[in-house]
Amino acid sequence: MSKAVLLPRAGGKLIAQHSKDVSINTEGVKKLAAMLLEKAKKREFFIGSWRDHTLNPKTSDEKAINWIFLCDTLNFSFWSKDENNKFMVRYKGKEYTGYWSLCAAINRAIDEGTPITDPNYYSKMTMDQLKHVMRSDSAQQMPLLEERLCVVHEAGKVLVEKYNESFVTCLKQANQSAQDLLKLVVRDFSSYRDEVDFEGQKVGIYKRVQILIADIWACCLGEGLGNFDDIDTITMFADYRIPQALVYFGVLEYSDALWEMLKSDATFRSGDRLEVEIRGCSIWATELVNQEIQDLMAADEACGDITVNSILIDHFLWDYRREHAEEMNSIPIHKIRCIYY
Ligand SMILES: Nc1nc2c(c(CN[C@H]3C=C[C@H](O)[C@@H]3O)cn2[C@@H]2O[C@H](COP(=O)(O)O)[C@@H](O)[C@H]2O)c(=O)[nH]1
Repeated sequence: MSKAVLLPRAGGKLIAQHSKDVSINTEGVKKLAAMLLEKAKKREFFIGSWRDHTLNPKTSDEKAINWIFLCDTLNFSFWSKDENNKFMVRYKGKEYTGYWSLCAAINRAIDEGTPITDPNYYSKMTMDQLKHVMRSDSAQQMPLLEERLCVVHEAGKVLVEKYNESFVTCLKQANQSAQDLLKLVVRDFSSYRDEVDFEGQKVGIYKRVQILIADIWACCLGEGLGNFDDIDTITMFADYRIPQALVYFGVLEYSDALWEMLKSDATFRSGDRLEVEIRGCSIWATELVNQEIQDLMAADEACGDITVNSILIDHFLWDYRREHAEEMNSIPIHKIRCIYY
């Protein structure tokens, strides 16, 4: 009988309680929460911010849902060994790197008439076709192309054979439950099974499946296909950028040994204790920030109809990190090659 898997929130709490090289600073949590609440009051971050991004879909239809599913199936490992030589896609006159280079490559393929979001196409895609879609406008090509071909083959095959060629079928089966959708995706799409062992306990970090659900929710403005009764149970998405922001804001603190390892540009192995502590503490720290904001809002009637949850806090921190890359990049990321984030 397989051991029960702890979901991200409970798993993040367990990891934070036993973490040795990563700690959460309560003062930092309070300060960040106060700052975010002020920004939320000025609507500097809210569910609509997602659509503000040029490359994101602007509709809430089946086309948008299948675009998001393909994008989040491939949403991992964009970092380069050499920060000055990154995979880059030039699209409509603008240069995109990192996560946005993936979106630009997908949109470029759509403009060129490639049915890239059709699971009948990507379930049988050849490596040459993938290389053409992901062709770079810099000297660096997209990392992990072999792994990317495998994950789209699997995802496409499952959608065609089990879900009527559309992720909308999965959505409808989940019946507006984010947690049921999470379980369905982790059960049927193995590349989303982002699970770690921590002190004898299996923990689902589940970064890509949670960002998939959150992107659908945000794209649909929480309505129609994106209407989930339990969306607030989704945690932040444990990638390699939010830890940078949490350290920057004094919420996460690293041991000297971990700092040394990060500064030495070492490559971590997926499942390493240090990696798990960074990811798990990021989840729990964001939950604590969210809880602090909820407590502040409960005591402040001016907060009326403001919605804040871990998803919106994550999106704000991720966008903020990008807008302040210069300052933030003084905080090293943990480098891992894997298909989970
Ligand atoms: N925690 C978290 N991780 C996120 C995202 C996104 C894209 N979402 C944005 C799109 C619309 C919304 O407004 C979101 O702002 C990508 N990633 C991860 O980041 C890493 C790449 O980073 P960089 O090198 O800077 O491109 C990589 O692991 C990728 O998987 C997020 O939102 N949260």
